[in-house]
Amino acid sequence: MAFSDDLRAATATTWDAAVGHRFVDELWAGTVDDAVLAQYLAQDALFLDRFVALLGAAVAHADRPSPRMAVARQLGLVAGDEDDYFHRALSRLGATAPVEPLPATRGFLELMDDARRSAHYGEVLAVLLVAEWLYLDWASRPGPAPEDPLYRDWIDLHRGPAFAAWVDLLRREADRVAPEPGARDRMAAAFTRAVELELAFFDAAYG
Ligand SMILES: Cc1ncc(CO)c(N)n1
Repeated sequence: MAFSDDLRAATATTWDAAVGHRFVDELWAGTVDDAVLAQYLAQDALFLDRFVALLGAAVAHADRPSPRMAVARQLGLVAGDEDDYFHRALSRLGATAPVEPLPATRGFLELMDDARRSAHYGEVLAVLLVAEWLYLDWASRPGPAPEDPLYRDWIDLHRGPAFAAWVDLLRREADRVAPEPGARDRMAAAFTRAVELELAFFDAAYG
């Protein structure tokens, strides 16, 4: 089994609890309470800022030109289409005021700051991989998405062939660099922490 498969298998209980979370069920049903969705998206806007910085670290520390360009391309989408979604969604929900990070968000910001400052490509990849793969997983449920763009666009940002190819690239990169000396342990620790934080992040939307 590839290193990424091992990590996912080792975190399966928490991973599955996140992917099967009440928030995801309600997202697919188009029935998330507006206050819950506003809380989630306002916190995720804080997440997104540091996520862009983390993608920048992957651009800076990639050890080969081809993955560097692929990450840079994705960074452009996050800073473009995804950021646009946040502006639309938060203004529709009337949630444009600045917010303080909740504990799960703070945990994520710290994890991303640590990975970025480590300047260790493998550790950066491990956090990116969880954030994107776990989102691909919940967003790839079969069945129709709600028609309301508030829901549909958020789902569409995390599914489809292009997003799946991006996750695949992160997996291949993580598997490629894991055998480097000392990489496995720090990648496993970052991956495991990120999965825990994904679950806590969904919980936190319900206050
Ligand atoms: C908390 C969280 N994890 C992952 C993603 C997708 O990268 C996101 N937008 N927010």
